Amino acid sequence: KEKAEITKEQQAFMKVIVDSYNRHQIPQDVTKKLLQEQYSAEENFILLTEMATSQVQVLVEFTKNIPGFLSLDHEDQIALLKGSAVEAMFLRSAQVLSTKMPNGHTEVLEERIRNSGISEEFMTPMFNFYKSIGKLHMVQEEQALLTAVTILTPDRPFVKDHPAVERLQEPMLEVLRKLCALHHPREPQYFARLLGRLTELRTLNHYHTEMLTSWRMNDQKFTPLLCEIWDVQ
Ligand SMILES: O=C(c1ccccc1)c1ccc(-c2nc3ccccc3n2[C@H](C(=O)NC2CCCCC2)C2CCCCC2)cc1
Repeated sequence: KEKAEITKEQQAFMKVIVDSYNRHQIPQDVTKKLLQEQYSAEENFILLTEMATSQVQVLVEFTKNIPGFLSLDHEDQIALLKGSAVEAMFLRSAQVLSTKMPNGHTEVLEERIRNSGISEEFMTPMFNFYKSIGKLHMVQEEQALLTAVTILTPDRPFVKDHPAVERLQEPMLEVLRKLCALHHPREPQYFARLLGRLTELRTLNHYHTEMLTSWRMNDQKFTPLLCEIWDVQ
């Protein structure tokens, strides 16, 4: 019985993460902008770099509020942020697309993304991921914890103290497991499916650098922060 119950301290722990996640909710202005009109490849690329840059700043603030993160080795903190930034961006994008919108808006948004300048070959894996996230109908707490679990992945490149990261990720996974049981009682495999999405997310990470250079236009300008975090230029 006690296995399933979320304890008082787990509630408090979760509240810190969910509040931080919601406080740093990316303004849905990218959706509003995209629904307004179809922009050119150049304008879309600029929109992406602006949104991605602000999302990285938001991600850093969110990460700093994860209990215990700031007590990790400083270089490991950077390695975890660097290693998870692209995944967090795709996860957030998937959540934006799976947000309930008035009739027909999601289809228009999808259309705008399909015609944004992203080369065809990346469209399929990207939308497959978006669809698989959408089908999960995650509640906000699950989204926040899944993002925190993604950031606290011990086996990122250049992380030195794996066990220290595992010790932070474990309680996160435990709360997430209980949340899944609570919100999806008729789907015992829901938690496992949720974690399976993180594997799919890694494949997008793997494509990402070539994705960027393939955006149908000649000179790609990135912000200094994106050059740092996306390993481009
Ligand atoms: O890195 C990407 C890539 C992929 C393939 C080739 C080159 C780059 C790559 C990465 C995200 C999305 C992407 N998927 C989206 C799903 C729903 C809504 C918008 C989405 N976007 C972009 C976006 O602004 N994302 C924000 C969302 C908030 C958090 C920061 C990021 C826009 C940018 C304007 C044009 C159309 C899509 C689209 C693309």
